[in-house]
Amino acid sequence: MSDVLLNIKNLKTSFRIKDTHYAAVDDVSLTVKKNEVLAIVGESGSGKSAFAFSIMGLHTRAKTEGEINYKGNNLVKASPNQMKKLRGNEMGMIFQDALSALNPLMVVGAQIDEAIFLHNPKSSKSLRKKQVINLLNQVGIPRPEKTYYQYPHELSGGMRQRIVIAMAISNQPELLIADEPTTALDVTIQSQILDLIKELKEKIHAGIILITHDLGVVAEMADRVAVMYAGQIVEIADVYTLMENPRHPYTRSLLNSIPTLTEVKSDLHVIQGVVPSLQNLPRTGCRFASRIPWIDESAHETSPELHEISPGHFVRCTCYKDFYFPEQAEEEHNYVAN
Ligand SMILES: Nc1ncnc2c1ncn2[C@@H]1O[C@H](COP(=O)(O)OP(=O)(O)OP(=O)(O)O)[C@@H](O)[C@H]1O
Repeated sequence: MSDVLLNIKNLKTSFRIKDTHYAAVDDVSLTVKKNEVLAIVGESGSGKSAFAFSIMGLHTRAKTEGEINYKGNNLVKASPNQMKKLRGNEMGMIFQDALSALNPLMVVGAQIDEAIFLHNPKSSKSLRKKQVINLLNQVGIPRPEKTYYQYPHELSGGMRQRIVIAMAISNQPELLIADEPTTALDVTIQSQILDLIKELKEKIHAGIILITHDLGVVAEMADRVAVMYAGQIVEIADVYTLMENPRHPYTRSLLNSIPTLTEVKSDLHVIQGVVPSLQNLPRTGCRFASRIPWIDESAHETSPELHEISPGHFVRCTCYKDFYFPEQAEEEHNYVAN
């Protein structure tokens, strides 16, 4: 039996702005295996959440094309009802913004209870209560019996995030998408939550998509990493290869902007410019080209593709061959200064 849980092919998600559709996710193809953590990294606005929402069928006004193959079904074609059955059951999502993911008018215990009941309508109330308390314990809530009866506004941001996580894992999903799950949490709670996600992977062999800005979390958690820029995957590899031998200039710049304790750098590298807005995304050529203006145009492909440069290591656009670091970072610095 194949260990591929999710097989995404040429996924494109577009938002309509005025009369035009703009793709926030453009031609994304990747797989997620059982028992693996695939991290998705990239700057704000690169399309990570739009990608996650497409998998969960949560976009209400976007056009989604391509294939999201899950257990023999293409979820792009699934009905809202089919998606509703999968969501919260086989597929869980931890949202970035805990407050908006919770109902302000319901005590949190009842919200987790509802998530269990929705997919297990025959379960008894007393059993569900035990399950909720157990989940609250698992996510590190100190007095679960009391917290059960509290409203979201009575809890701190970190506590609310843990409630959202408890809801997402309440039915032991086979696929879990965690969109910046620990951003609002302090480091001790962060490591508890990450351990919990790891446990889910190990115990039920869940496939996990972990969206994060934190490359330290990536190094600790991920089996493979996909780097997203301007709606596209620009590099994908196993975590070791990606960290040790990044090839796309964007990945290299991202990694080079992390401070280290062992290396003294006078200046941290900053990637000049920002991810272009949806309406201003270049639709042809290498999308990163405008941020590395010292690389000659001829080094970029007209229609950049993902090239497998070693087994399992894919890089978009052949411009990586002309990118040398850090010498060119200096050139970049001079270029900007002039
Ligand atoms: N509902 C929407 N309508 C129009 N544009 C949208 C919508 N949702 C997202 N976008 C645009 O799509 C692009 C990708 O946004 P997305 O939220 O997926 O980025 P992200 O990488 O998840 O960023 P962050 O790390 O800040 O969450 C951005 O340009 C954003 O403005």
